Amino acid sequence: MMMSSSSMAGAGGSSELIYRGHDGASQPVADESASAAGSYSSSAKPPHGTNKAPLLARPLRYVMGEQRLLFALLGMALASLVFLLAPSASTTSSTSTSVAHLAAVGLAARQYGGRSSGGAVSSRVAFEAEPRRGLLHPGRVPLGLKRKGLRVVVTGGAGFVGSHLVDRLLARGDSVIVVDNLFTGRKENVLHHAGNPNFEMIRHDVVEPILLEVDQIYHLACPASPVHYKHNPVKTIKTNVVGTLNMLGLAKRVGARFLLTSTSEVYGDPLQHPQVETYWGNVNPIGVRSCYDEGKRTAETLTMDYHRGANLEVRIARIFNTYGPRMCIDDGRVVSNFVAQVEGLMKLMEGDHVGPFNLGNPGEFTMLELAKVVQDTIDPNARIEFRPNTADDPHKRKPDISRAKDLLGWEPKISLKKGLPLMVQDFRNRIFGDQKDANTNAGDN
Ligand SMILES: O=c1ccn([C@@H]2O[C@H](COP(=O)(O)OP(=O)(O)O[C@H]3OC[C@@H](O)[C@H](O)[C@H]3O)[C@@H](O)[C@H]2O)c(=O)[nH]1
Repeated sequence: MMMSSSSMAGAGGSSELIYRGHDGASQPVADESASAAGSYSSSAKPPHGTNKAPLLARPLRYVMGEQRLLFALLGMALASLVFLLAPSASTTSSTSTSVAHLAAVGLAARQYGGRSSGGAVSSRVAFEAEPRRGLLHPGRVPLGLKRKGLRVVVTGGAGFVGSHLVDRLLARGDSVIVVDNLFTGRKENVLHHAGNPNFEMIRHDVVEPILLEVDQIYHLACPASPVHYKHNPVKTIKTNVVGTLNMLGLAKRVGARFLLTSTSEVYGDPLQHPQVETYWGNVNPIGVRSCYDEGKRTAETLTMDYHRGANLEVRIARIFNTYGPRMCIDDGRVVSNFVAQVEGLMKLMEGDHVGPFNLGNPGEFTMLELAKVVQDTIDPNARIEFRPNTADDPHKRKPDISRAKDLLGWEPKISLKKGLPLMVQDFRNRIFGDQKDANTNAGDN
């Protein structure tokens, strides 16, 4: 007996584990003799004052230890049970149920939260618990259950397309952080959300890294009009490459889904008409538009490499020319689509398909036809001038949107004749301060 207890004590910490696995009146004696030998696990040494009655104190502590373990196991089992039954539980749950539910979520956070640290993990896992309970698509919510708001970053969210997207995301209950350096974007485009606790705006250039704990990233930050992207071509391509790398890195780090707004410009001056997504394009790599065209092509490459190499959930949209309220007054792009694009972007983000998807209006018109619609809408006396095209400007482009129709259930709904007056009204508001607020049209499609 003495021999065996000494050899247990010699095993140090593991001896405690061996001891706890046993039941029997003889164990305290063995323990005591081990203690007398001074070789029992140091963590099992009694605290000050308890060594007066070692024969009673130690077994008592072990019994208490067993009890605590039992209580802990019971608590965990109870919490897990509540966690599993929570979706079917009554909505008028008592406080104790809520506490148990929180405990269960906290437990899940500890079990699955290996990626990062602290409270961020808990909240992230709390959100991720939803799909495990049957909500496979964050955007689709079973009848009767309130949709859980997502934390979404929109880079370029103070811009034309981005700000309409922000409107829609906030309207459906998401928390939105706009990251924008205000190069072409305007605070006024998102000012109506000031004071909304779900809205934040960070003046930040995406070429610098940023760390935010979010569920989705819509990456739009980039000057999109030739007048703007040709202004500083090196900065344009840097924004596309370094900026996209930074946002992909962020998505990877926090496990967010990433959506890139690419462009029809990746098709360059296309040799195939209309353009399907499988067409690789015809782009001049060294021209004055290359900073944007090649920049976006590289951004697509990076996005797909992160998808394949780092298992990142990604989406790619190729936006064709878009117009509407809040467009820069000096934008200068020849336009064909209203901001229905925003709905397409959201469908793409929430759906199961990576893309790329063409998002644009397949309705074709010549420049002369467009000029006449503008004349009819704005000023019948406006003079039409003919000038040579700018370098590398594509001769004609038309999206094939079959893929978006089939897989996203998306197509544009507003004709040029209907949509143009909406933009004209917005321009009038901004130039002449007309009363009618064009923001009310935001996101209509
Ligand atoms: O370096 C930059 C450049 C631009 N931006 C911001 O990005 C936003 C771009 O918005 P714009 O209004 O100029 O352009 P759009 O909204 O039309 O472009 C959008 O659709 C076409 C896509 O190719 C673009 O990536 C997308 O932003 C602006 O708010 C601008 O300030 C940055 O945050 N960082």
